[in-house]
Amino acid sequence: MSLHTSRKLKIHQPENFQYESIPDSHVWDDLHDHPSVEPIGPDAVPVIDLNDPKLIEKIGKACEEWGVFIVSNHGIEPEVLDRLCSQMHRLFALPAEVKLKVAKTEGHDAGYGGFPISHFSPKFSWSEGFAIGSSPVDHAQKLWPDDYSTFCEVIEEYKKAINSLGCRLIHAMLLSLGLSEEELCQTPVGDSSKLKTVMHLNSYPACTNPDRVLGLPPHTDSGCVAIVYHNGISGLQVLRRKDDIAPTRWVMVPTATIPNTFVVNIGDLMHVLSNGRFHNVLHRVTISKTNRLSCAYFFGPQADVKVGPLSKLAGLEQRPLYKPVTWPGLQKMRSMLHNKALQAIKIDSN
Ligand SMILES: C=C1C[C@]23C[C@@]1(O)CC[C@H]2[C@@]12CCC[C@@](C)(C(=O)O1)[C@H]2[C@@H]3C(=O)O
Ligand SMILES: O=C(O)CCC(=O)C(=O)O
Ligand SMILES: [Fe+2]
Repeated sequence: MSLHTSRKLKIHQPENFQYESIPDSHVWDDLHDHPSVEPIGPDAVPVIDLNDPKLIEKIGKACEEWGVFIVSNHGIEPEVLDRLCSQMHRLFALPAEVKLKVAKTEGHDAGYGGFPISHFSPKFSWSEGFAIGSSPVDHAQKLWPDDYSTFCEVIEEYKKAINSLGCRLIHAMLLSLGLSEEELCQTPVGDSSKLKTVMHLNSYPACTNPDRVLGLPPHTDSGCVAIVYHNGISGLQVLRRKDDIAPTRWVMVPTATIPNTFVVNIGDLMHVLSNGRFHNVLHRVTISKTNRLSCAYFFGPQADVKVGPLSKLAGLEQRPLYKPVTWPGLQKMRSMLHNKALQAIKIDSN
């Protein structure tokens, strides 16, 4: 594969990861725009125990103040996660030419390669991705013609578990906004049978010079909620804006020290739905000297459903801040306007 082709697809050739010195194409100049800090004291990322009697209140506070939290006591069996992790190892360990058999093609979300945000990046990310849409079967058959069923079974098992966790979390978030059980079913994401989900597997290879590269550039997720499984290696950072405590800083999400947890991110559509109350967190992934694997599971409304501020939140006292938009509509706007997309659907205050 020529470098030109790989640049066009924004696929990061795995052999690059073997380099002793990092190619200029992967060196980021603005990595230290803000200091990176540890998650302690007022910068401690909230940890939410799903069995907490004050769950609703705590989830609401975390979504408003942080837009990210760690969820513990989620009820998903560790074996399910171990099986997912070993299939991710198996996938990313395949030779480049095999993975390229399932490379993403124009207009299709699923497959191996880069991700939409990489088209805005001046540099390559130190990562590989694999997106799974409604079914992994077609791609798995191409990757492992003689044994594709194990991969598919593990993915389906994980999807079932994570879908149910996602529904519990979205439910709690909507209740925290003051909706009744009946009202939340009427929202674009309150009915679990009407959600669209996408699973994105990420591999961040170890790097000899991790301070010069980035696994994923700063971004917000476009959907409502993303639940991130990780293999216990740190790397994810969230931006905290200047406040009374400190200047703007990147806070490391403590994935290494709190085992058996998921990270939950609030995305753009949840920010819109909550009429700006929930914070769509800006985050990035840094690299270390250890391989990191993660699986981000994105929840949003079905493609044709428009999301606007909940009428209960955008009433007489608080005007609606955004015009309604569909998930693909917002993704299209992001592909043109990058991080100015939400600005484009903002309702003018004049
Ligand atoms: C549903 C999706 C969310 C995502 C685009 C995608 O179709 C699959 C990849 C996802 C991802 C992962 C890395 C960051 C991100 C912004 C990107 O470019 O690709 C997200 C996308 C998103 O949130 O829109
Ligand atoms: O790898 C991670 O921890 C986060 C991944 C992420 O932000 C994404 O896939 O959108
Ligand atoms: Fe993300």
